[in-house]
Amino acid sequence: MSMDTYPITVGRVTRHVPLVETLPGVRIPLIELMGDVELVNAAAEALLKHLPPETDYLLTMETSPIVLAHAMSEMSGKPYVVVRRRRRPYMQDPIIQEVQSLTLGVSETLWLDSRMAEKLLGQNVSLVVDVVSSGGTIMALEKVAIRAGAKVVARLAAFHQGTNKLPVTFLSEIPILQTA
Ligand SMILES: O=P(O)(O)OC[C@H]1O[C@H](OP(=O)(O)OP(=O)(O)O)[C@H](O)[C@@H]1O
Ligand SMILES: Nc1ncnc2[nH]cnc12
Repeated sequence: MSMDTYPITVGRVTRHVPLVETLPGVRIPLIELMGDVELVNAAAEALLKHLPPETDYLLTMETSPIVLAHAMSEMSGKPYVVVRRRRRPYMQDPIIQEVQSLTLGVSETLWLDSRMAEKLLGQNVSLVVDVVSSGGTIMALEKVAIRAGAKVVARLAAFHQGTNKLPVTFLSEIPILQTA
């Protein structure tokens, strides 16, 4: 293994992903699902084994996890909704939810158009993300689901890293490496 890559494995798919510095002295394996059909399909197949059958909707957010939720939707036949990370001009009365991502050191906002939120009202929703690190993003996603009137029945992530103790079902643990 090179000093600057880290091996990740999902099912029969292994990738040597770059180690990137997100904060001074902190490096993480960079999970990039977009553009990797084989890895996305392996993760989708494995996560679907944990999908509660009572799930009505998958709920994900921009950007990277969209491809995962799309693959899971195609394989399972369950529809999915995407929470946006930017306000779009056509949104009507959106749910606006602040998210603090400690890992990347930035705060962001999630937006869900009321036309999408209406689909989730009274539905059983499984959250789908690529990585849970600080947990800030998936917690904000859960708040969006609850504010839309949904019941969250599962929190599914391909990868987990860090010390958060959130009740998330994940496929693989990845490290946060201190280099300083
Ligand atoms: O648990 P947290 O500390 O909140 O970190 C996890 C989040 O970080 C990544 O998103 P990123 O900000 O890299 O955006 P992207 O999906 O647009 O690449 C990932 O897709 C999760 O959304
Ligand atoms: N390991 C990781 N790869 C991509 N985005 C992330 N956000 C938080 N941790 C991440």
